[in-house]
Amino acid sequence: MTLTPLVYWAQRHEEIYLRVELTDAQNIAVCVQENILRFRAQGHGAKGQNEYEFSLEFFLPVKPEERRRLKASRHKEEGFVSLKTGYLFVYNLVQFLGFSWIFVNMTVRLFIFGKDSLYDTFHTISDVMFFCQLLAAVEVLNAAFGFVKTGVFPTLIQVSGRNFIIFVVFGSLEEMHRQPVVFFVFYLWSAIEIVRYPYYMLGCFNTEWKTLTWLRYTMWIPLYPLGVLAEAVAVIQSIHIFDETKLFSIPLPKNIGTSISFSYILHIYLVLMFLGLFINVRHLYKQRKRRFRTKKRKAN
Ligand SMILES: CCCCCCCCCCCCC[C@@H](O)CC(=O)SCCNC(=O)CCNC(=O)[C@H](O)C(C)(C)COP(=O)(O)OP(=O)(O)OC[C@H]1O[C@@H](n2cnc3c(N)ncnc32)[C@H](O)[C@@H]1OP(=O)(O)O
Repeated sequence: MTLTPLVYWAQRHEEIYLRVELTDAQNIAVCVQENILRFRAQGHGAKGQNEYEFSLEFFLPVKPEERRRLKASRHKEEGFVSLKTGYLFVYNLVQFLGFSWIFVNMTVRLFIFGKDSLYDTFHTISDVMFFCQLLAAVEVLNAAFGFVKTGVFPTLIQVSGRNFIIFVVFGSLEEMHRQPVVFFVFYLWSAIEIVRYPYYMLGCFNTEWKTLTWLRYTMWIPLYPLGVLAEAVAVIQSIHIFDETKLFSIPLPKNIGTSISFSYILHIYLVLMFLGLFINVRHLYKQRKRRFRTKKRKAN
């Protein structure tokens, strides 16, 4: 059965503007013959990911020079789409390899060294984790420039939250390096990422693997609260170390007092964390509903 996308029409004296309601449209074929415009493309429309087409008959034939202009702008757009897809694919692949290395390494070490492996996670894993999490800042830009269909704020919360933990709480305090909590935080982060990035990689080619999709939109349900809990434990454990070492404390003029401890910031951060958890869980819940609702409609 042929599916027709929603098409919006606007008109000036000699120009017609058509807006076709499809996202991530690929293999776009538009042609104008005399007074008939034909459109065909694959993309995400009212009936989910599908092939859509329509044709429109105009009152008079379209001028030949306008037909040529239409072709040129289409080629430019297709070039941009394939560049964007290539860039996203490589980005997701690098992250997938990084997080897989982390996850496999930690699992193997857990089997070989048992409980002892919990104490040296930071020394064995942190370099790769630093790299992956720094690189993840790119995801905020991807969202901001509209390269991916996601909100900037949930991504910003996710990336800045994790980077605060890894660079400030773990990175700056040697006393934290040998804490078992590092293991739990890194393991929970990497467990979701080895599913999320391959899901995006397939998405770059408009392909999906149902089990992977289900895992991507379900695993966060236990993992996200557990991840936030592990991060909160790490913050709480670091509070007395920041107090004792006075690291990052803000010096005050002598007549007021000595300094403001960084632990005050950590207390505020703990509150922000649960606010961030609420915002992102709500976001992920909406994404899950949207994803499975579209699938159900498609199946009908
Ligand atoms: C302003 C300063 C604020 C400071 C706040 C401080 C508070 C900090 C609190 C932070 C708490 C963080 C805790 C956290 O660290 C704990 C854990 O992570 S525990 C482990 C479990 N975690 C998770 O499950 C979360 C994993 N992360 C995510 O899912 C994302 O980062 C998130 C932004 C939360 C949601 O992702 P997104 O909105 O992108 O959802 P979708 O996957 O559905 O994507 C939407 C569509 O966009 C396409 N997309 C997205 N990214 C890409 C990409 N890289 N390449 C290709 N395509 C991409 C995707 O395919 C979707 O399209 P479609 O619907 O067509 O499939």
